[in-house]
Amino acid sequence: MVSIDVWNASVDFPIFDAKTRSLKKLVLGKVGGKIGTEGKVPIIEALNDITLSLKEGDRVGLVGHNGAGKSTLLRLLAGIYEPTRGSARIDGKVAPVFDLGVGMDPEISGIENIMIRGLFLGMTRKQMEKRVDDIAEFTELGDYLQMPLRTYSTGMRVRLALGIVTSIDPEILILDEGIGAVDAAFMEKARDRLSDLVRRSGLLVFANHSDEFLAEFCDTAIWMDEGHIKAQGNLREVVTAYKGRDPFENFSQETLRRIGQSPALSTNGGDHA
Ligand SMILES: Nc1ncnc2c1ncn2[C@@H]1O[C@H](COP(=O)(O)OP(=O)(O)OP(=O)(O)O)[C@@H](O)[C@H]1O
Repeated sequence: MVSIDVWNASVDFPIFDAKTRSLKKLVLGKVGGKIGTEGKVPIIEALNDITLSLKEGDRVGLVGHNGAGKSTLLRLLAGIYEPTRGSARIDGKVAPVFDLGVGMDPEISGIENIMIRGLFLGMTRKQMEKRVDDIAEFTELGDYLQMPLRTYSTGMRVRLALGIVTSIDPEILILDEGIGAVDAAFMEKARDRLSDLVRRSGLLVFANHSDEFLAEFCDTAIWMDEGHIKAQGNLREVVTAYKGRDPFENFSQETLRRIGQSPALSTNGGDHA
């Protein structure tokens, strides 16, 4: 069974090259983590006392302002960061997709990159060999797939990366913003593949600002604020609290039904933490 449990976890980043004196003078802005300056080395408290429990079938959207701790939380949930305090337990193989370009080698061909990136995302060589044709067709890159990646345009790289990422069978899928930042026309083509990917995933955590993406792929949400979980629960209620308005208000009845949201937002509150 796939699951992630986090108990009272904090993640600090010590900033060894910062000047404590000037940091002490710093007036904190609206965005960013908390900067502690008590010790000799200033520390950014990116996550503070996080406790959460995710299980198979969960589809969690992660929202919050810049610097609220979303990416740090995703890295903690992926096992990339160890908590500075507290603990985390991850049961299942994690496919972390933080940046579509990560794990790609510019010197090898598109086809070779398909294999390497697939292995990096937890697939076996055999599994990837079976999917190469399908990925190649989706990317529409044709003979370019035999050429080194460095000869590709940015858009071509994105096509390849998206083709690979959407071909895997993840137990735990951790998606950061980047996936939505592709050309709209191509995204339309990738949408079905992305939906299938999410359906195949045991557990999804997805940081995104797009209401459409959140609505399509998630049913619950976590709102991060200054390294804390400010709210957690029903997607629509948490996103409404975060944005100060109901972002799904103007979605058609049909869309709302499809994504499992009721046409009118209930006002009796969710299970906010
Ligand atoms: N490697 C790092 N070293 C130092 N500070 C960091 C590091 N990574 C993140 N931080 C700090 O931790 C806090 C949380 O950052 P994080 O990237 O998790 O936020 P975020 O919610 O993903 O932001 P955004 O929406 O802007 O991507 C910020 O104050 C940031 O400056």
